[in-house]
Amino acid sequence: MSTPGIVARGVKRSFGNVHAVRDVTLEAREGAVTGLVGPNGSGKTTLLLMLASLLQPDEGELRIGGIDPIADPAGARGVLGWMPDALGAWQTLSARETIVTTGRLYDLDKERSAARAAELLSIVGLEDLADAPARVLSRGQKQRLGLARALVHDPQVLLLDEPASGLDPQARIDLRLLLRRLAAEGRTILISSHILSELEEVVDDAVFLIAGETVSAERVAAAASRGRMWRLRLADRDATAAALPVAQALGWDVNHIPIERRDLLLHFATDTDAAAGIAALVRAGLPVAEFSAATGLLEHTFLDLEGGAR
Ligand SMILES: Nc1ncnc2c1ncn2[C@@H]1O[C@H](COP(=O)(O)OP(=O)(O)OP(=O)(O)O)[C@@H](O)[C@H]1O
Repeated sequence: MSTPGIVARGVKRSFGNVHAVRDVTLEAREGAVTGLVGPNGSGKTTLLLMLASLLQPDEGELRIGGIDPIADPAGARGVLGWMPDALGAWQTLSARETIVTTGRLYDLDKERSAARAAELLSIVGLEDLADAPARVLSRGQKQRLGLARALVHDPQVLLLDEPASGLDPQARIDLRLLLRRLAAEGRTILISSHILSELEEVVDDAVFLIAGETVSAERVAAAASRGRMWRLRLADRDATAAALPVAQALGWDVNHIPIERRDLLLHFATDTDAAAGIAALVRAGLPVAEFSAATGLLEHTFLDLEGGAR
């Protein structure tokens, strides 16, 4: 277990008879963003708290940048940045003071803390509110402050619990770019989110957590490769008029092609079948204006796994 990045093996944690984390084994690589995906109550926050050295596991082994957060919580906190899902802000401190104080808690000297606060306020776009008390910040602004706080000591490993929640579209794009940059610099990032379309665009790898257990790579691969819906729109007619010629070109029963608003929904068993399908439509002379997977791969895999777990 000397691998850098994040490692968990056979981790369990219960609260009385609630088995929040039943059996978690995962690795998150250095230089990559790993998504932690799971339904409400599946144990994501409990797992992140253990990784952040803030909660003891009942069983199992953890490593953060090679450090055991159970045996050496102070060492682990030195290398990790933790952003909780809701910022427990110091209400009367300003955003700047919050970052400076956090920096001081991480043993940065006064000048370094002040310089880091200025830099981070700019990175997260809070310069205009730098000297306002944290209690006046909106939810999204508090999220940004939480991110700045997590980054103050320039950690090698980042644990982010729902960082995009409450952020407006521009702030989400900024967050995505920032995470990609931090990963490109060699950091390890583990991020939980419910917004799968957001995760889809930022993660390199994904870990699925269902009912407190990580799902095996084989099950994930099987779920990912299961057939899915594709959205089709023709350039020259609406979905109702498109249904029959599309069914004919594919050799399908028109009654088995659902219509959703402007689009036809086509079910293909594999990506190869989908590719053959679009080739058949084009060969039939149909003007295909849009052909895209109706759900992203993460969302599709998640829904399939969750459906299987019920
Ligand atoms: N301190 C606690 N005491 C008792 N039960 C807890 C405690 N913390 C978490 N739980 C329970 O453990 C389970 C997992 O909770 P956790 O917050 O880890 O899930 P989550 O995946 O983060 O959920 P969400 O997506 O809704 O944030 C839930 O059933 C929750 O009620």
